[in-house]
Amino acid sequence: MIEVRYGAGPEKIGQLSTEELRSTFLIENVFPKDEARLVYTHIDRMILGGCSPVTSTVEIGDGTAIGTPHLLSYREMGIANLGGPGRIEADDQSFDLANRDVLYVGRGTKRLRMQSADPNNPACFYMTSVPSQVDIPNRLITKGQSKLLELGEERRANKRSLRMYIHPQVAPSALLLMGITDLAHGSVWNTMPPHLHERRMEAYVYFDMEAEDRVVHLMGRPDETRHLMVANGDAILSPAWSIHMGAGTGPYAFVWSMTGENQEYTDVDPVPVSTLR
Ligand SMILES: O=C(O)C(=O)C[C@H](O)C(=O)CO
Ligand SMILES: [Zn+2]
Repeated sequence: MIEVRYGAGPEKIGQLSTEELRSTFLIENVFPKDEARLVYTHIDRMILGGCSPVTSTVEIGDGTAIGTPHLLSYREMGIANLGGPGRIEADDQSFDLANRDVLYVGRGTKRLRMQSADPNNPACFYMTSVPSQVDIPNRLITKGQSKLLELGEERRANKRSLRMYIHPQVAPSALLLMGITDLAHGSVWNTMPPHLHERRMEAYVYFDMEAEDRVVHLMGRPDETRHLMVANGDAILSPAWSIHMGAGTGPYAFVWSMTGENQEYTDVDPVPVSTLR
């Protein structure tokens, strides 16, 4: 089973009700217990999803829903562990992932089996996958191996640590980029200043939030913004025409994934906050 989201163009944004906006751009509860949830978006054909294997092993790999022998027959995937220690078996290879480790899974992998080391502290696997036409070996990228960027300012409440995992300078891929951003204690704003990247789409999943907190995620064209109220474990889809930024009512972190024409992280057009409407 795979859900399909068709996305919407920028001209639609002013006409969507809250529920329509949410069902188009928000994916709630990405981490079901003991089963995988996968969503296929026609925004650059990214597949994203997750699972929290608590008492049983979760297996994915069948490609029936997308018309290929296996899910990754013509795709690559990044899997971030956002929970306790876990193991991923990719065909005959086995990888142990600690919290905030990421596994790159190359095209052609037939079967992925995901499990937790301890049901009392389950792993939480977040996956994003995009089409690929090259064979790149599977590879574990630990938090320590990621490329760290310290961003923002405490006085602007947007201090944060951005870690690049699937990125040309860290671990190569065909067209997937993936990283994790952690907000500093007391900071609330992510992705400041906001930006657009005409040549790439992006997806965020917010995690490490308390149940009662929300991230007020801002999206839309800079001259016509909308907001999505986002809970722990919810993902948002950001088409190339949309800004993506947010502020939390409590601590949070997020995984960002991108695909499109290039892997140039700096190929962005910053949008001055003062111009947002
Ligand atoms: O806090 C940030 O800034 C981000 O994490 C930004 C994302 O990485 C992004 O939007 C990349 O285009
Ligand atoms: Zn971005």
